[in-house]
Amino acid sequence: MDMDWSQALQESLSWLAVATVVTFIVFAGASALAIRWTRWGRQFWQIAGPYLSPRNSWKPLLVFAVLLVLALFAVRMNVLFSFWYNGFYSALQALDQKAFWFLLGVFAVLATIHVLRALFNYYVTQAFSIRWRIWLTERLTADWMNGDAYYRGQFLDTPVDNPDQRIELDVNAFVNYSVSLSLGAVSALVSLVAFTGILWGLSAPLSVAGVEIPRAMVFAVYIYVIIATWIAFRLGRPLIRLNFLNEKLTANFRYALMRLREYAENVAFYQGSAIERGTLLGRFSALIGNVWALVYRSLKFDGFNLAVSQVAVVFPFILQAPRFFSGAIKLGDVMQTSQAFGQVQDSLSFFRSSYDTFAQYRATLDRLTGFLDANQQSRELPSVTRIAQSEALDIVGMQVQRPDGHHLLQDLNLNLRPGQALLIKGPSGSGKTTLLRALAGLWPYAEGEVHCPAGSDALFLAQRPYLPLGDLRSAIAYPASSLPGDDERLQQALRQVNLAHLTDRLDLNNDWSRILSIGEQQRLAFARVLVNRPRIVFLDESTSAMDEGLEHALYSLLRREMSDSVLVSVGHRATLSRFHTHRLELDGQGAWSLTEQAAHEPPALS
Ligand SMILES: Nc1ncnc2c1ncn2[C@@H]1O[C@H](COP(=O)(O)OP(=O)(O)OP(=O)(O)O)[C@@H](O)[C@H]1O
Repeated sequence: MDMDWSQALQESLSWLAVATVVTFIVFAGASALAIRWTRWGRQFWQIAGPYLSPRNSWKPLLVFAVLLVLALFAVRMNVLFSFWYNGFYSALQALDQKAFWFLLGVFAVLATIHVLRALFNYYVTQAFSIRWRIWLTERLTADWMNGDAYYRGQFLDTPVDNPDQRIELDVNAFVNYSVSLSLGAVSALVSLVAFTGILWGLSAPLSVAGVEIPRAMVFAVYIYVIIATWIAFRLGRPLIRLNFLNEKLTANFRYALMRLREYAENVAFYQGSAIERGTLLGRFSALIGNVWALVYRSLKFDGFNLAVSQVAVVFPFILQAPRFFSGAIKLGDVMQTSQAFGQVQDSLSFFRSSYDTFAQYRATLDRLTGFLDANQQSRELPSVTRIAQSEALDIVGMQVQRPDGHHLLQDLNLNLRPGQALLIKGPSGSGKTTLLRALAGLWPYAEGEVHCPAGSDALFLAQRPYLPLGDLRSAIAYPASSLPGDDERLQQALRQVNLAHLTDRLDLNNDWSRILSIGEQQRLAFARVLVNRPRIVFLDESTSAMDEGLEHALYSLLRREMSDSVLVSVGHRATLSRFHTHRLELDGQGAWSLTEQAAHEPPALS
């Protein structure tokens, strides 16, 4: 088959126009059917719908349409190259110098367009993927934060595992798989049609056992590729499981390494390095065992694939040889047959090799939709009714239970005016921390009404001190963000809590929770209270790592500096009583008793 190169541009444009219209219609139809009728289609739309929907913006869809046209353009370029090969080899065979030089000129044009197309395609694909990834990461992160889902998710019947992996790895994988699978399928199908057409034109009937088979070449290719694909599929199938195991075993090994880093000090004190080394190497050898299994399986799989592609090099030549030597076709036709054969084989192989990619894609979809669903369910978990008021704390008819239904606290009613302070006491496990969780609206096994200041007017200091990543300045101001002009205030607060030695290290970026002792971290939390000046503050054993003198000094400071705020503390020490006007005793079985006492605020010692 020859090509009239002077018509190539015009023909290619009209080919592209027709292919674009057909592809858009078929693609849109297939997508709509998949979204309507398949589980993975629905999951895809749940994750990506808000981004791709024109109601959000037309831009993502338009850019994707450009990507589709670019994929068609690439197929058309391959078709043009295949005709170029035909003409070029025929010119060589005919010793036609004029045609030879003309075709080299054509090649220069084709090659330039090809390079520019490839670069442009790379850029647009990346830009599309990056924007999508940003959008999705922002959406998942916001969804995870919304309604405290990141905390309350633990109370679901089946909490999601590894949200970090879902937000980081799965988002990236989802975007890359979505783009490569959809565009890959489109180019494979269009290529298949285009090159089957070319083979059809080059094909002649073949007589097998006296029966004449028309267009035998085309059927031969399909039969060859389908059989080879089927065998490769059988051989390659175990690779899916082995690859999955590989990821899991790698993650296990990495987690053990990370954990050792996290608990380095404990392990070092226990002199536990021998046990830790055993664990690490045990996990590593499981990983290596699987790597060897992968190697042996790949030897079989790749061996077969290599053999098939070597046969595929000569197979089309063998089929066309009789016609070439009889003079029915030219060298160029033989070369084009070989090229078209390769393209058809590649296109069909796409569907085989995508089988395991698609399995991974579905697993990614499961993990992402599972994450979104879990966040939604976490938000729907019950909690106490929290009603914001500017000062004072009123608790009405509060019930708190354990997840197993055991009553920790029944029908609690309590009112605290500004300046009053409540000390919650009770045996370990009686539900003191859980009561604070319920007051904060975090605990789902609680009912009742809590009227109290909200937002930045309320501050909860949890039992375990928390310092965010970053510099000391942000750690003190947390959860407010610190402004450079705040230095004097932050330093003053540090001095007040006996941390004067930190005043010149505000800008130091360090892992502060590792450097500061627990007692120092607890003092820093007090500085945080002084800086944030909430209307109500909840302290859960916030002085447990301090000696009594320091505890006394800090409580005095708090009561003096924030005499209008409401204070709610949990603590075991009897010495705490003097800083509180009310005392709530829990017995852990539901009963409670409230006593009012005269607060006597002793003068500060320090
Ligand atoms: N997420 C949870 N799932 C199941 N049970 C929980 C959960 N959190 C707390 N509990 C249980 O609820 C009970 C109350 O725990 P809580 O931490 O409130 O006790 P506490 O009075 O603060 O104890 P301590 O004085 O030792 O700090 C305990 O029996 C605890 O095991």
